[in-house]
Amino acid sequence: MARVDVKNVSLSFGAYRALNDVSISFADGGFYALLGPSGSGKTTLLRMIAGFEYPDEGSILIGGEAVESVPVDKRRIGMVFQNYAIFPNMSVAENVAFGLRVRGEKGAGVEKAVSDALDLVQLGHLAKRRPHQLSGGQRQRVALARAIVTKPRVLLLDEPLSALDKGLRKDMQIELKRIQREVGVTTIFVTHDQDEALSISDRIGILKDGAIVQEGAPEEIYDRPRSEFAATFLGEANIIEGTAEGGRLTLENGVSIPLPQEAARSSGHLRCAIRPERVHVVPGGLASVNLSQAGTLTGIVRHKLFSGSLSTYSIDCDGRQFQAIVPRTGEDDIRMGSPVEVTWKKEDLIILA
Ligand SMILES: Nc1ncnc2c1ncn2[C@@H]1O[C@H](COP(=O)(O)OP(=O)(O)OP(=O)(O)O)[C@@H](O)[C@H]1O
Repeated sequence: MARVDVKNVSLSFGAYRALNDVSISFADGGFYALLGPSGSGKTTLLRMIAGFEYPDEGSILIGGEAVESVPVDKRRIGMVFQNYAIFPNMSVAENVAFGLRVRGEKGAGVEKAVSDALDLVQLGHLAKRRPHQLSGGQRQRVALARAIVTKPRVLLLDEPLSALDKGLRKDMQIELKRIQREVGVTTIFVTHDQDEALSISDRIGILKDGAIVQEGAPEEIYDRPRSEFAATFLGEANIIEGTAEGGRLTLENGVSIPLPQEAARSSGHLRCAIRPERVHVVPGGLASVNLSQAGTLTGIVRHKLFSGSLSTYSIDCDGRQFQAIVPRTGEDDIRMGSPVEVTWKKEDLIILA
């Protein structure tokens, strides 16, 4: 196991800058998700850590040592990709043993390592099967067992679950997390699925246009996104903007709302976000809120999206669509086309860069 440090790394393909001065550290034993839209550079960063790409500038350190001159097969890295590439003509056990045999290992040691790895992914009973006799989830477990049997220092996973259907994918997320905990290997997981990143990882790095825009624990990024991009890429957000002065924000329509303590001294133009689940909807506009402690806008209910235990309302506040998530128990008096007030605690306003 080892930590990985990416230091000021840039890489261009021709005139296209795929990675732009990326710095991020992956702590020893941590489970990291790299999240970002298509083309943001996630796979390129992973391939660079693996040794398939070389930085034009900057360096990669594994276990504190620069690895520029270390080839792929000497970096002691395990990899699992979306198309898992397990060998169809070999049994499950032979597939898992492959990496050890390539290294010239033989005998009882190999058998023991293979059987331990298969037990870990709960496939011990299918050791003799061929890949075509396995489900997608089982094949993905074989790929995982094959990656960890060599006791890598770092495990790189590139969208390993994206070929699985939704139910199986959820099960495998839980499995993957369990396996990672048991093995304790530093793991870097590439995904473009926000929910997957939130539920699976200890920390998330968000990439946009080849740069890390924010890095932190899932709760930290969700509760304190620093930019509109991070706020809207990881979850839903209502964005409002206005002019700050004296601890309040005046919106374009003249409405004034209180700023949270951290922004009490801000002045000038500010952009802010509010999570829809932090917004309360008060039918009829009869909110008895303390206007120095809560933000309030008036609006008309336009749409409702019912999703079982919750409904998402879209409320038109002077032409601005505000989203509010309301639990089933609190929505009896919210009617389509009727006036409402939307309110939130001032601390729930997130200040964006
Ligand atoms: N070998 C290459 N030659 C030229 N351009 C490349 C090469 N590899 C990647 N790119 C470009 O670099 C950018 C980043 O690609 P990358 O695969 O890292 O993105 P990604 O975030 O993993 O996207 P996705 O989620 O679609 O897999 C893309 O615009 C891609 O077209």
